[in-house]
Amino acid sequence: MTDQTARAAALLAEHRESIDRLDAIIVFTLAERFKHTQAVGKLKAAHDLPPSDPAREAAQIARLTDLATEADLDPEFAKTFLAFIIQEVIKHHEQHQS
Ligand SMILES: O=C(O)C(=O)C[C@]1(C(=O)O)C=C[C@@H](O)C=C1
Repeated sequence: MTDQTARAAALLAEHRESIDRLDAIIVFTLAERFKHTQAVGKLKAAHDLPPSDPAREAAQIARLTDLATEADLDPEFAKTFLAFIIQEVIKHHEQHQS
């Protein structure tokens, strides 16, 4: 192994360590978010509120688009990611209501 490939391997390992830590943050953050949305789902079911709230979602998308742009993250990706999460939340809300 040349010095250059050894240096590249060390850099790759460092990046992967950071990626693993960030993936853990994502998992814990999502788990925390779902704890709150489960509580929201129970509240909505108890008070006969609809599972989805399009006005709230529009506000979230607008906010996330600004945040993503500021963070140098593709806003379309941020929107798709939020939509994916909310779709799952709405499924949970519907289960609370059935
Ligand atoms: O805020 C709510 O009313 C929720 O039910 C939570 C949530 C979300 O996951 O952020 C999910 C569904 C709604 O359409 C809007 C937002």
